[in-house]
Amino acid sequence: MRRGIIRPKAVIIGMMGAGKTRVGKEVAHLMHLSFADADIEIEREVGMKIPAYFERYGEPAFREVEADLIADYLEDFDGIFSLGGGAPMTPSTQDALADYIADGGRVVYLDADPHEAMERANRGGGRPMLNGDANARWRKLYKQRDPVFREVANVHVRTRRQTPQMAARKVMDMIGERTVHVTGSGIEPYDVVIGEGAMNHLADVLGSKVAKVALIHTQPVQRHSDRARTLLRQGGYDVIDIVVPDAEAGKTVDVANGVWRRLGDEGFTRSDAIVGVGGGAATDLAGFIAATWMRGIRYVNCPTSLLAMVDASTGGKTGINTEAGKNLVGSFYTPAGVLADTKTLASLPNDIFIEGLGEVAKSGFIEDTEILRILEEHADELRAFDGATFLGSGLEDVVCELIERTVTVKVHHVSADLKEKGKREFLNYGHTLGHAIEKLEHFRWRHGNAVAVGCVYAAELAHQLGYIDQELVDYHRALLSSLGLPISWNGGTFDDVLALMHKDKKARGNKLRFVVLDGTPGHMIHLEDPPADAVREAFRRIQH
Ligand SMILES: NC(=O)c1ccc[n+]([C@@H]2O[C@H](COP(=O)([O-])OP(=O)(O)OC[C@H]3O[C@@H](n4cnc5c(N)ncnc54)[C@H](O)[C@@H]3O)[C@@H](O)[C@H]2O)c1
Ligand SMILES: Nc1ncnc2c1ncn2[C@@H]1O[C@H](COP(=O)(O)OP(=O)(O)O)[C@@H](O)[C@H]1O
Ligand SMILES: O=C(O)C1=C[C@@H](OP(=O)(O)O)[C@@H](O)[C@H](O)C1
Repeated sequence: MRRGIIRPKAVIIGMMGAGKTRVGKEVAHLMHLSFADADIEIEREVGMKIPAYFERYGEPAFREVEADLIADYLEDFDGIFSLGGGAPMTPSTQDALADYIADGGRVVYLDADPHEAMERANRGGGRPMLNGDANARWRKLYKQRDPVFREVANVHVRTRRQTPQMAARKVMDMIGERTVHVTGSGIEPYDVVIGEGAMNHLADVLGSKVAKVALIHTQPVQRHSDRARTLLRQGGYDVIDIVVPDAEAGKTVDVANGVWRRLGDEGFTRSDAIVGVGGGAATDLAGFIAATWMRGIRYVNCPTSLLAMVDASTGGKTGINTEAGKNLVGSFYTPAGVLADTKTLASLPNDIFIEGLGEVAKSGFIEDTEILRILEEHADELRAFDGATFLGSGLEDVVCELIERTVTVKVHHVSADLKEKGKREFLNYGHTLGHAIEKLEHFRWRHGNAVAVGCVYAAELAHQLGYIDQELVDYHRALLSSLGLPISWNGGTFDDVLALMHKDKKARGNKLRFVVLDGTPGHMIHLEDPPADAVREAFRRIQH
């Protein structure tokens, strides 16, 4: 927010009868904020009712008064601010709203069902723009205004058969969201939306050209895929339900084959889409199916685990496992959108939340040290994560901040290097040993836990070679263990580990390659072919 300016929490626009006033008041009540209705404030300023003002001075004069008042409120009001139906059609108001959005503001297009809005708009009369055949006028204005509202708003809330309270809660969820925009070479731009109710964006992201949607999900997230299915059907899509085996069991060619067969039976074409709901394994599979069906169809990820939200669902790595190992078959294929709906975390088990913190901490080490500070400050609450009490708690804001920051770190690397030729390899901090541990533990160890030990190993290796001091190595152990993450491992021999590290995708020929810190967190380097004794000694130091 620009200094010295007080901005509204949200501005509501929409057609007459959409509920801008009624729902706006409800949102303000729910959020303990003040409410202002531009029309009411204008009548107060000009000392007469709007129909009378229209009658006496005409619409152009009214729009001028309206634009001036809106410009003032956009810089000196901190509550929920509802505009009159025609206000966003005025160019100067469009400019003021764009400035407000650029300053972090939320312009909400309350897009009510036209029949419902028309019926409400006709209640009580007093709308000069509807003189004559009210419904015909309403439809004509809707045709003119809907495209402009979609352009002007940055939050699009559809309401249909919803009470003011239901509509208000949906608005509240969507104005509290965080969005990370993903773009870069080889990437069709998309957004990662983070917050309660992010799934509400499904229809927006899929668009109107999609007819059929294959909903790929796993049994443990049934309650969340049920919500996705309802939203898809409300959006008018024909939903094909595909339940796949949970976790790694779902990332196999046999499962993929079964899904391909189903898509064929259902007559899926390139204009149809995939929606993946679940942890990282489910979103990896869903992305792989989308990447391969007819050489690529649209897909949206709805991650439901912390690790999937902060890592797996974004960046375009899709894939399945083979006998030879994890993620060895796949494609770089980016989604049309990622909807990280934090409501889904309400059912996430504590141990699976904690393993996701492994990738969050990694992102703090490689780039964003504010992540490390937040983790330190909230370690006890994070370690005690309980989905049952998570939503609406103070921890939810902390977790949303961590998700946004961690996704941002990943996006910085993916945007610059989609196919992992250089910078993106820094996201693999801790993974060289981490993947070896997962393999030797027959994938009984969770990914984030293995990565945590791998980060300690990478720090020890960097210290052996003089890149970082002991204090930073100790900091790795202290932070990761405070989050409930493992910092040592004793499940295999050095020779077993060495053989697997030589198979890591960062290895080149017979030479090992690592990514390590150089000096302080946020400064990464590639470490090519380190001395064998340092590789061995660092391993010794992570064994408990
Ligand atoms: N594509 C990438 O860039 C990328 C990055 C990191 C990890 N991954 C992949 O992601 C996978 C790890 O992801 P993960 O840690 O989410 O594991 P996962 O998908 O196996 O999910 C872990 C468990 O938690 C359950 N679960 C997930 N969300 C839940 C919820 N909201 N409520 C209740 N249960 C829930 C799942 O059903 C599963 O049983 C691995 O296969 C890894 O290779 C991919
Ligand atoms: N979701 C809703 N459900 C039922 N009635 C509604 C809803 N939203 C608004 N209304 C009613 O419809 C009428 C018009 O609502 P209002 O908020 O004035 O619309 P707008 O400000 O968008 O023109 C009012 O009587 C209001 O109480
Ligand atoms: O998108 C990426 O670049 C990453 C993919 C995964 O690693 P792998 O590619 O080694 O599976 C993930 O664990 C890592 O955090 C970052």
